[in-house]
Amino acid sequence: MKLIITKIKEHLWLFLTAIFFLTIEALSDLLQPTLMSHIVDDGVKNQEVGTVLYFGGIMLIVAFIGAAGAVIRNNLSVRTSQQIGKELRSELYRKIQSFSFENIDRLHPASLITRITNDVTQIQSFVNGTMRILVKAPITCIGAIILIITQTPAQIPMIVIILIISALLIAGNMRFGYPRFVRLQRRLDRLNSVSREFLTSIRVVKAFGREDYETGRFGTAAEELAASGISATRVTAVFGPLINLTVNIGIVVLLWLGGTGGHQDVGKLMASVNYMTQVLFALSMVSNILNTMVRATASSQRVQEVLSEKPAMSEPESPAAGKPDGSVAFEHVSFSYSHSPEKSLDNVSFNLESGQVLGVIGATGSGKSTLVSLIPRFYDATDGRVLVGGRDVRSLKTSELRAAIGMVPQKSLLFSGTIRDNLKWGDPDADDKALAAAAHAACADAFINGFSGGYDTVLGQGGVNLSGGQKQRLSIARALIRHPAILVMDDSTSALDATTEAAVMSRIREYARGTTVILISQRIASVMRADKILCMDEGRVSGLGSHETLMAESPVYREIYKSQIGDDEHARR
Ligand SMILES: Nc1ncnc2c1ncn2[C@@H]1O[C@H](COP(=O)(O)OP(=O)(O)OP(=O)(O)O)[C@@H](O)[C@H]1O
Repeated sequence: MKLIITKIKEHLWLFLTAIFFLTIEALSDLLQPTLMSHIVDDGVKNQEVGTVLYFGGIMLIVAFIGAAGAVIRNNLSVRTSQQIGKELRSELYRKIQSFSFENIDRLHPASLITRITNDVTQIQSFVNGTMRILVKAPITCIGAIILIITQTPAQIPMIVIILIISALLIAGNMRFGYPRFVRLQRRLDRLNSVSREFLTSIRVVKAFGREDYETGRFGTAAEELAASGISATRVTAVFGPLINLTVNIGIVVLLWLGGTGGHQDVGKLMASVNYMTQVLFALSMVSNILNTMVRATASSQRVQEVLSEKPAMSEPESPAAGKPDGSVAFEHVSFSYSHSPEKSLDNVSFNLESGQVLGVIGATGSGKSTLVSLIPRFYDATDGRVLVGGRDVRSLKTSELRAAIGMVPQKSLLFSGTIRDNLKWGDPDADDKALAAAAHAACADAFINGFSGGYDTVLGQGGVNLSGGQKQRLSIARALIRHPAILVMDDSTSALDATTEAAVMSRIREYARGTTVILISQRIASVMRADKILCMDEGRVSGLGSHETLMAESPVYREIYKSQIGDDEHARR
């Protein structure tokens, strides 16, 4: 709630102006029954047409003023709630941009999407509802009750009873509704997460014929969401009509007391009934808006959780000056993912001079990707130090550190847009010549020029209209175009045949002379000619040195060699 109040405070003037017009609207609603009672009791009863016309005219004017107030208030409330929604979404987006991978792993991407979309929408509807109803309802309620009491004082005990019962019902509604709405939001997260996973892996799902399994998973998530929705709305469905029933009984009692008490002023009795109806509407509106408040409170907590999440990595207070060169060193580095007890890296040490090529090899899960993700500070080492350009990465400004690194991730991530747009992610200022040079170095120029649209060929989301090898080559070109001091290639030639891979590597050496290259590969042939080879085994370094040194000293490396190339090849070398 604190978040919503803060947001309303930021738009206090708009909010107060809306409330001013809302008050006009409420007062006009309140005046109508009294004016009507004058028409009946003073005009119709005494057969005075002039009085009927006089009060009828005033009723019309008041109705017009009320309608004008409602139109202006509606506009203001929609504007304010949309504005608040837009601001919250931008703040969330900015905050998420500042997160490290550790924050994102903790909060889960699917949940972050729900928070930016659904949770903010809940807050928006509450702000809109508050400006439309929550303030009007008490004005109408209190005003109508005062008018009933002054016009028919005998009704005071009954009104007190109705109010007490209604207040208890509203409190019950909140008490039982809140936890259910919180659960509902969580289930929505789950559904989003399942749909997202399915849609991003649809090819694998189809390839393995797992449609039924995925449909089952989605069905369970959808069923759980529906069950939560039913459980939450059941509370509203019970309490809402109970409040209506209470006030309706009040109206019946009022009519009964008026009828049996020999009420002389029919107009006043009609006005009292009208006011009771207004109280009924106001109370059911309050109970509705309180339901929205319950959902908005749960949502604002979830939004607040993101906004107050401390980025797991901090920027140095006085960052080291100057661009780092391409040297890289790991000093006794250990690392565990925050939600995992296992060490993914254990006491890793090596150093690499600027311009050297490091090949990294090891079994799947041995920590190769984790190792390179510490260089651009996607994560911080749990123990030990990672140095780039001779300086601890934590002492460098993250934007400068990352500007010095060209990452080619294991999974080629391309964006919807043209090939040119995608390459320009590497350097927004790159001209056509620079794009062509980088594409040539990545052996991507031939297939790009083969497309009728060339560099303006439009790619679908994730580059769906490209082959795996084409995507990898575009990812490489995108990293090369930055002219990075350090180029990290995380198994990013795995979809290329051996000849193309060799051509790519030789062109990269040509294009990126002086660049430090860290090349992760499952294929020993890809790393064999590197200046140094780091052989990883279960998070530890099992060998470091040239191919010959490792063949002599590292049993793990020798085993990989044997399994991929065989003994004879080695003998021939
Ligand atoms: N985001 C993560 N959260 C928790 N554990 C993780 C995460 N990413 C990787 N791990 C774990 O860290 C260890 C090392 O994984 P990593 O991806 O670095 O291995 P790898 O050698 O690159 O594997 P591959 O060759 O299959 O890509 C594995 O045990 C893995 O389960």
